Formats: sequence, C-alpha cells, structure tokens
Amino acid sequence: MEKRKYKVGIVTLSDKGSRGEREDLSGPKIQELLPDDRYEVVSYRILPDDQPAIEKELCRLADEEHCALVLTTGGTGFSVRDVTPEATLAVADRVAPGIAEAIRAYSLTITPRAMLSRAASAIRKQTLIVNLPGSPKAVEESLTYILSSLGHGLDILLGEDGECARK
Ligand SMILES: Nc1ncnc2c1ncn2[C@@H]1O[C@H](COP(=O)(O)OP(=O)(O)OP(=O)(O)O)[C@@H](O)[C@H]1O
Ligand SMILES: Nc1nc2c(c(=O)[nH]1)N[C@H]1C(S)=C(S)[C@@H](COP(=O)(O)O)O[C@H]1N2
Repeated sequence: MEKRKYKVGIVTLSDKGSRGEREDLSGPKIQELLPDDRYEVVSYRILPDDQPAIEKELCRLADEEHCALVLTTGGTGFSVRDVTPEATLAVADRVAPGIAEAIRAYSLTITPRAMLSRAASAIRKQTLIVNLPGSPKAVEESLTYILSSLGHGLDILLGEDGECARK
C-alpha cells in the first residue's frame, strides 16, 4: 500500500524578509530538499521575528492545517530579536530535543558557529516542529542530516508505525 504524504508547513522568520528587503532563499530551499513523494507543503509564510505572531502561526499549522511537520528557518541566534525557539517551546506539549541536538552535533563538524544556534524541536498534538537556522547553507546542512530519520518519527507520531526496527 502506498504511504500517505506528510503535510508540511514552512515558516521563515526574518525581519528583512518580511519587509521585502531580502529575497527569502531559505523557505524555498526547505521545499526543494523535501522529497515530494513523501512530503506535501501546504503552507509557506514569511513572518517578522515577533513571538506572538510566530506562536499564532505555529498553532494555526498544528491545529487548523493539521501539519505533521512544521519547519521554521531563522531567528534561532543570539540577536535580541531572535525568538523562534521561545515561540516553539511556548506552544509545545512535549519536547523532542534529540532532533535539535542532532542538528547541532552534525553542524559542529562543519562550523564551530553551529553552537550559536539555540534551535529547539518539539511536539504540539500530532505536529512535530523543528527549528532550522536562517541561512540557506545552514538549512541545507541541517535538513539533509535529519531527513532520513524524520519519516520514522512522523509515522510514530501519527500512530502509523509502532515498531522501531534498529537502524
Ligand atoms: N531567509 C533567508 N534567505 C536568504 N538568506 C538568509 C535568510 N536568512 C538568513 N540569511 C543569510 O544569513 C545571514 C545571517 O542571517 P541573520 O538571521 O543574522 O539575518 P539578518 O539579516 O541579520 O536578520 P533578519 O533576517 O531577521 O532580518 C544573512 O545576512 C543572510 O546572508
Ligand atoms: N549547519 C549549520 N548550522 C549553523 C550555521 C551554519 O552555517 N551551518 N550557522 C550558525 C550561525 S553563524 C548562527 S549565528 C546560528 C543562528 O542562525 P539564525 O539566527 O539565522 O537562526 O546558526 C548556526 N548554525
């Protein structure tokens, strides 16, 4: 039987991008990296680094769009405006820290500046929310690394796979 596709929401957090002052290359990069036989992008928005607005969008994607996966990019650094992890954790029911840990661990093999991303990963209802850093390069490195394990996690979250074959 053919597996159904995971619904995905993409949110780019960038003050410049939301004002139209810089083309968003990172949101489209996420879409390009997701295999379209398994993932269907149902929403893509660019928002400023504003915590209430980010929380509202994450809730909409989880509660109304019923996305299995929400991928954010940007707003994970140390700038005072960077609040993506705080918004993510504020709307979460459960933490899923291993994904953010894995991204940082792998990314540290590429650049020591990976330690400057405060990205979080968490679950709201049946939606997994994963923060990725802002640059298209960081998006590519991070998402490529986690992609092979994401499907199994999403199947368990959606109740479609209870078996954890060791891989
Ligand atoms: N969405 C994006 N699209 C294209 N390039 C990006 C994007 N986000 C970040 N970058 C690149 O990464 C660099 C560092 O990102 P950072 O999040 O610090 O951006 P910023 O321009 O300081 O802030 P903001 O994007 O919130 O206005 C940027 O200067 C840009 O080159
Ligand atoms: N894989 C990877 N992770 C990375 C980077 C990168 O180039 N590759 N850049 C780092 C840098 S320089 C910063 S400041 C933080 C935060 O980025 P953000 O504020 O755009 O989310 O992500 C880090 N994580």
